[in-house]
Amino acid sequence: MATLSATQVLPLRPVSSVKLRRACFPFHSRSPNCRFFSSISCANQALCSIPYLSPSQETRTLHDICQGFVPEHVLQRQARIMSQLVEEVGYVLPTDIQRQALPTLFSGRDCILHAQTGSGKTLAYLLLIFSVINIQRSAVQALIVVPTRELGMQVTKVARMLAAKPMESELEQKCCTVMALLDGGILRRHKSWLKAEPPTVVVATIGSLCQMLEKRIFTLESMRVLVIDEVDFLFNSSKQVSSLRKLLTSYSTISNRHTVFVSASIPQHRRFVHDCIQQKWTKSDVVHVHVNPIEPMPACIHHRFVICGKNRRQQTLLSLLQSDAPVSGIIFVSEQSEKSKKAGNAPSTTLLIDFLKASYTGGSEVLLLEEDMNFNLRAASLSEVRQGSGYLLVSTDIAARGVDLPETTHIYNYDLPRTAIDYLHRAGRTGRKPFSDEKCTVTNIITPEERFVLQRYENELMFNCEEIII
Ligand SMILES: Nc1ncnc2c1ncn2[C@@H]1O[C@H](COP(=O)(O)OP(=O)(O)OP(=O)(O)O)[C@@H](O)[C@H]1O
Repeated sequence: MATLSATQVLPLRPVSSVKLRRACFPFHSRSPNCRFFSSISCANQALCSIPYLSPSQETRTLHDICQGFVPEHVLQRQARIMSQLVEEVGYVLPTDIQRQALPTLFSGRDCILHAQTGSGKTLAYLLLIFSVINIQRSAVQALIVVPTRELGMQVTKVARMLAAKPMESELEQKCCTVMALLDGGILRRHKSWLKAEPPTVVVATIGSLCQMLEKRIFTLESMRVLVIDEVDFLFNSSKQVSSLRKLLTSYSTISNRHTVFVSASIPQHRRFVHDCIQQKWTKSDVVHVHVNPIEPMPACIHHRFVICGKNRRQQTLLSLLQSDAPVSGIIFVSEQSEKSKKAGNAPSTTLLIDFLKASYTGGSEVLLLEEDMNFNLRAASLSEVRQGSGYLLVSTDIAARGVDLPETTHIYNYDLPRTAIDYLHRAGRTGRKPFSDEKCTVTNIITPEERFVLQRYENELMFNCEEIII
């Protein structure tokens, strides 16, 4: 496949120094006129430009962009999946990241996909995978690494929907197989299956994957696409970073694979691009596709805060729930500290669930999701959430990354997140319908002392939080 330069991917306009500064330092300046600008940076040319999109590019469908790259039956299936979300049957519009990134991905360049939460990054990299794999070959050809079992199950489900057997007339054709190798659920039959008939696509958490690779249950010799989802989280995780580095440099090499890094947050992204090249995690012509750099969070989210004393938080939350009456919402609570565990205290999640079950009379079912639950209970909670007609999910940050519950309209930060990046991902569990104008809210319950922390997040992420009095 021909290699295109970033300037060929999209026609570019010269950038003024102000725009250049905004695109490079997205957290420091803001102009409402720049909402829809994106940047494509080509690392080795130190290029950072604002693409000009002609009207004809704006109206291209996903089918138009993918035709000739992705098999027709996958495109039809994708159209049918998406048509459940957008009413139009058959032709679906791409989201900004899909429109910007797919031509670059199909050109064969390594890519860093950097776009808001809920912007459709998953479909972008899955379409790349389906454009590259050869289903006649029995080998692992694509690997998607995710940080949690929950996200892994979600990605596997979408990949399987796209990969499902082609139309009846083509039933005799082999179909693409997708295997999930996720912490907490690898069975003996997974190992035999991997040895006997390797799947085409593997979705894995890094711990389980490296165990399999170390035991030589399978190899990555035939891998053509490597996707690292939530890449900043994985590089930041002391438990996962050394395995990730090993995967990138020892278990496979950049020349044989197409590498794609994905996240809604890549702090110091220019430094990260530099590291990718220096450390040989990607080829030197890696492209950074950064959509909407000056607005890191979806515009449909309304941010609010309410100040109360620490011992009034449960009552405050209850009053908020009674006045908002959310059909589907997530309440984020901090993980219990080791010190509190040792002291034998009950976790805040349990205390809050008990309180809500006793006092909240809204129609939605109250469910719990946290690290300390066993994997089956975690899966059961999420599947109840997905099947039910409304939910109130009390969760730790385990649900903050990647989890896609598009019906969620309300987020409550019962405890303030530890960093601005955590705020961005928690808030991003709402506003996940790319073409919808539905207003969603994030409400922070804070103490007077925490007001300045929230103010810092507002500055870093460039949003305004409105005070409400209840
Ligand atoms: N072209 C499209 N048209 C309509 N809906 C879409 C389109 N692409 C993706 N979606 C839907 O948008 C939602 C969010 O997509 P996805 O989970 O890929 O977001 P993301 O960018 O990976 O977010 P995060 O950074 O939070 O992981 C999903 O419900 C998905 O089905």
